[in-house]
Amino acid sequence: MQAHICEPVKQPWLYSCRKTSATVFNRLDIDHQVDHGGDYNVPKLAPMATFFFFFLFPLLLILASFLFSALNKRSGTRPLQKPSSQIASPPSLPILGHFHLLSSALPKSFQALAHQYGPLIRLKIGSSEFLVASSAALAREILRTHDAIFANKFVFSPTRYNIYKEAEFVNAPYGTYWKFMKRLCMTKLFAGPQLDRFSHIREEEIMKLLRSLWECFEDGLTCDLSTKLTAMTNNMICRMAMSKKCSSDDKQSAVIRETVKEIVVCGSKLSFAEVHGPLKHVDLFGRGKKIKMAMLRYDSMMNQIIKDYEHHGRTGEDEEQDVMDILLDTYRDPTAEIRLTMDQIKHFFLDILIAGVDTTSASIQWAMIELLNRPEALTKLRDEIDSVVGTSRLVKESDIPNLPYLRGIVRETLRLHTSGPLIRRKSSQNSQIGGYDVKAGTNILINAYALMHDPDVWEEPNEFRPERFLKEDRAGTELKKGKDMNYFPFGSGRRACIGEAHAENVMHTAIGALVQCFDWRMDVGEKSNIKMVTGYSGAVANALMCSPVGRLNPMALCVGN
Ligand code: HEM
Repeated sequence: MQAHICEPVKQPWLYSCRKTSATVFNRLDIDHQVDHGGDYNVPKLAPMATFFFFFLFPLLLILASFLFSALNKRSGTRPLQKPSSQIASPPSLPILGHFHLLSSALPKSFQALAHQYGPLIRLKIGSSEFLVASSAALAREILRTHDAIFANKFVFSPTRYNIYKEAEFVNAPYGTYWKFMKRLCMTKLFAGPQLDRFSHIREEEIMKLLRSLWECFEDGLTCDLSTKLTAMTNNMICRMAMSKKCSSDDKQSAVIRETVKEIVVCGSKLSFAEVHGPLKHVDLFGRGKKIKMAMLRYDSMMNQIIKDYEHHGRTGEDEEQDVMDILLDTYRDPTAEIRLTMDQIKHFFLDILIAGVDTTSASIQWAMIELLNRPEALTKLRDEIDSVVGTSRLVKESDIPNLPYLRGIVRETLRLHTSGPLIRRKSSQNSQIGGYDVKAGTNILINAYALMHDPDVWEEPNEFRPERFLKEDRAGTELKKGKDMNYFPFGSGRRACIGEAHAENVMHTAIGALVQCFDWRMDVGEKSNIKMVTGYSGAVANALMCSPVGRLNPMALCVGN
């Protein structure tokens, strides 16, 4: 008697029966022997049984294997993944975890660890554990392939001092409120026609900056360009957000700035130990109390502003709507998909002020630092502006498509000195990254800084070379095709920045105008002093002190012709 020959293949539930018919036949044959007195050699089969054994059974078997393989594909059965405990992790200390391996410039520390331990590492700081991803392939998995699973953010800041509980937008869970607000931002608040309607605000604020720099020049003074640029980006957002209260005289915007700055500065002074570590539940240095006090001040200021808006009312349909008008209309609308709360509105303004003011200002500061250190790049940019725009009017937003070198400077600045170097995510369900199982609730940081400085993708990655983007600019889509996961200064996927279009408009026109109207001098000592700020942002650590030398008087130039 022939043995039953079935050998297991990869899927344990499917067996490849090489001699299926014969085996079945032999088995049935045994049954047959029982029935017919043990004749082993000549099986006698009825015509129906012949049909079943030779045609129907093999056919059913083939159909079954097709069905199995289709179900297999549908249920997304994957090859077995490695457990996350196998992800590389440097040696750690009790209580502190990996704290001792991190310097004050976190993106650089993570980059150095990735060189040593690979693109995916597991780190622990105090009680917080997170994964750091530092390759384009991993970034693509997290931000594109499984974007919906990783659309939550883990919170890397001291939320317990926030007086508006559960009202945040930037850190909001990926749910109904966040989706509603994101749609509002992308369709109404910071996009398309609304952004165009605000263009006069951007022009006026740039002109105000140029005027004050011209005064510095006439008085022969050195100026703090950092503070002036931050005042400009703050006024722009305050006026776009609350034009009826924040006018061009800057008073209300300056008060808002001071309060928000105090919240940000106190928050950034909190150490890891105070946010994630053993001091998490104790306000040892009183910084938490200061944050709360500043937030209460912000709250009463916003209450007054909202009261004034409601009292003032809208004068007519043609009246220019600002962000506050749109949000208050949504708040009052009984048919709105979501009933906004006042706390959500107040927190939204806080979010855009924190996310949009210093980031845009720091990016312009970095561009200026690079240009002041590279006179040949500054001359090349000025020649381009002079030949395209001329010397009788100021550079404006509609010139941007005709100024490829200026665009190269902006792109290169955002690559080399990104103000969002670490992208935060949290998995909402069990998933996989880089062949490892990742449980729901895992905290993830994507080191955008490392990807934008990857020597395999960017030649001389630490050098400022705007030219590297000129070829791609001409080719149009090359960057998107090849390097998209090595270049995302505004993040990527569902949680990407809402202010990209605004920030890019401001960066191009402000840098263009600063170079068009002035020559610049900076102390040699200043150059070597320039560092990244501590923590996880990529801002400039020290104020940019420099002397503007007048070239074209901005007040004598026409705007907009
Ligand atoms: C050069 C300037 C700017 C840079 C480099 C920048 C960068 C970023 C980055 C990297 C993120 C995280 C994206 C992600 O997680 O995938 C982000 C998010 C965000 N940014 Fe910006 N940003 C800038 C300006 C602005 C401005 C002007 C605004 C407001 C008008 C703004 C508002 C926001 C908001 C609200 C989010 C959170 C979006 C969400 O969670 O859905 N940003 N930004």
